[in-house]
Amino acid sequence: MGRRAKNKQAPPEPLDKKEYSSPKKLGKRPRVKFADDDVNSSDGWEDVQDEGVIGDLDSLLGEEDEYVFRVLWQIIHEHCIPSDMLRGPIQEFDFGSDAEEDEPEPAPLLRGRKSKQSGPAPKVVPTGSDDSSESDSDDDEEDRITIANMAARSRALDEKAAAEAELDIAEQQAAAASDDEDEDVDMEGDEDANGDIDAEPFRLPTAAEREEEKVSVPDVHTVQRRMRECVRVLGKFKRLAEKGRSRSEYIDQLVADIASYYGYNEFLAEKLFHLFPVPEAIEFFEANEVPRPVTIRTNTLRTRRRDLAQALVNRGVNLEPIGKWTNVGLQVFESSVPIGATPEYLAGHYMLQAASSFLPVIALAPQPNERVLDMASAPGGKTTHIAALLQNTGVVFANDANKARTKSLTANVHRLGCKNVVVCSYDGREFPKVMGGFDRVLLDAPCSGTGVISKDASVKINKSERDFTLLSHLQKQLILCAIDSVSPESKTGGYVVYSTCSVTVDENEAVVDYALRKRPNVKLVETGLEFGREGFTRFRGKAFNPSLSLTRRFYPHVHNMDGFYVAKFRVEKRTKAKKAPEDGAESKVEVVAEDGTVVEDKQEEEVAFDSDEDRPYLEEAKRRRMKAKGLRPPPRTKAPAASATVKASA
Ligand SMILES: C[S@@+](CC[C@H](N)C(=O)[O-])C[C@H]1O[C@@H](n2cnc3c(N)ncnc32)[C@H](O)[C@@H]1O
Repeated sequence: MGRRAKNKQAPPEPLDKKEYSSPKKLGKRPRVKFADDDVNSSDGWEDVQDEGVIGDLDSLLGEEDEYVFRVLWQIIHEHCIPSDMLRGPIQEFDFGSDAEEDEPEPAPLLRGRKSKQSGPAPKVVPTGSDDSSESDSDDDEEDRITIANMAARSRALDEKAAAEAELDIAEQQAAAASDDEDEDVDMEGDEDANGDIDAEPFRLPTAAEREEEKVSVPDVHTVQRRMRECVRVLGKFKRLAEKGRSRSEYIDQLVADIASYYGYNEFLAEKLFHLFPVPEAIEFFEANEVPRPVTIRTNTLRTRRRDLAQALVNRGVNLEPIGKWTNVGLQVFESSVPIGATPEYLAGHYMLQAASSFLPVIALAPQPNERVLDMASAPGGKTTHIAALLQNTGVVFANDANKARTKSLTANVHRLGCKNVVVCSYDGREFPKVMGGFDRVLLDAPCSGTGVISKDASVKINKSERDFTLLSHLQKQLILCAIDSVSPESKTGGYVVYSTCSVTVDENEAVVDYALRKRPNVKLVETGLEFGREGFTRFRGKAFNPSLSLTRRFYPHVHNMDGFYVAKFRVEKRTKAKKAPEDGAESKVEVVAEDGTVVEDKQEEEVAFDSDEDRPYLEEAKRRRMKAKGLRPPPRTKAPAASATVKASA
């Protein structure tokens, strides 16, 4: 156990490769240096061919610095949901941001990142103001990266990375061939040369022992060892399991230990655990303990990436382009100035933005002169990106239900010089009544934030089953409204992108699958993102539309990004033919999708939601809302209400 995510915003692997890295590669960070005179060369920045990885930044960071960085980073980055949001009226929900900034907040003085593993002895990357540069000067000459030599060095490093990746694959294959299913488990001396356990044999605690442990404080080493052992046994169950003990007993113990070791409630630990094969689940939980790389997005309305990079390098910031998949992203490794308060920041030359947040906008691919709706937009990381891609043409309606949050949205819109943005504050479920006919709609939905646990550890303990039910319900309502707000007749568009910074299936595939069932005039299309895991088409007994494989999942331990999900829909025309009602029969509307599929839709033009299963929760929420307003709520109903359909605008 004990892996870390690479902190280099790694170039993603193609889909057909195994997508999580081997343990020994985790935790590496590149060291980047720019000499001021070198930066004057403009080569290599606008269309980055490849990204230089120089040295190992791990070795450069002191523990204290890493801690300071982590704390500061958490201060400037909120995630999607404050803990109490599910308990208030829907319109008053404050889901927070998904790792984008609000106002220029206390800015981080970037020095390093926290890491649970010890690395090589710390070195210091010289910056303009850093005296320690002298001692390294000889090496520096050799290692010095200039804009001019960057392309060649990057190529060499790419080749090295490719060779390492091949080695990893070979190692994995060798491990598989030798039937060593436990390659991911570091036994740390528990095994002898034959691979047999030479320490005391592992025994799963009995039910009574587990109960006993619940009231005492479990010893961390015992828990650690037990996790390793459970993973090992689950990998070779027939051979290693104790007689009479079932697989689910080992899983229960492992989940309980994960919960106590990493500090999750058991419900969430179990929910997240089941997303992955057993050893990979540990990697996921481990990656949530490590901060993601600090990244910024160049605002192309104000500057070019190479000019921004040069300006920041001149201020003592060590950075490099993020990856081939974006030509606006920069990863910041170290800075002697607060990165959220530089003159360039204040002048709107960049947005402090998690790399994962670029993805939905890349998938949306807005075209100049289009009308775009950003349905849940505060604090505006994606809105301002959309505005930039539109090159300040067309119009972006930046909506957010939380009025207070539209202040930071407006501030960002102004700071970044977006002139094509209209800020508004409606409940997203009021669209398309408020306005429709958009060329594209982005629904970056309010979510549980299970993808951004490294930024907000409170998610580990404050999410319950009920929260996921309510969120999924809201997301399903919003997605139908997003779809209905798009004009299928758009000449250039006709797309909806749905995204969350959560990794749970309830908030992602289940929502998208629901939309496909409820709106036969939409279909999933390629996101255009060149990496990311395929969305689930089956999950724990549930089967989703096979086209869900077109959606994309992003994980901290695989992509060294926040956990994220992106789906892209194409909206087609709906043709309606009213059936003549038979005597006394209800009037029905036939919806005919372009491919000729006929579907009955009783709900006609209303955006409606089939909420049988959620009815008790909704009723409770309504009761609480009334109580909060000083009104007496109606008595609780026992039997299901006659009409369980909740109108979206209700
Ligand atoms: C994930 S955050 C959006 C982050 C934003 N897209 C960005 O890139 O900066 C989700 C947002 O949804 C908003 N929200 C919550 N419920 C909503 C609703 N019913 N309608 C519209 N917005 C809602 C929250 O206030 C929150 O700002």
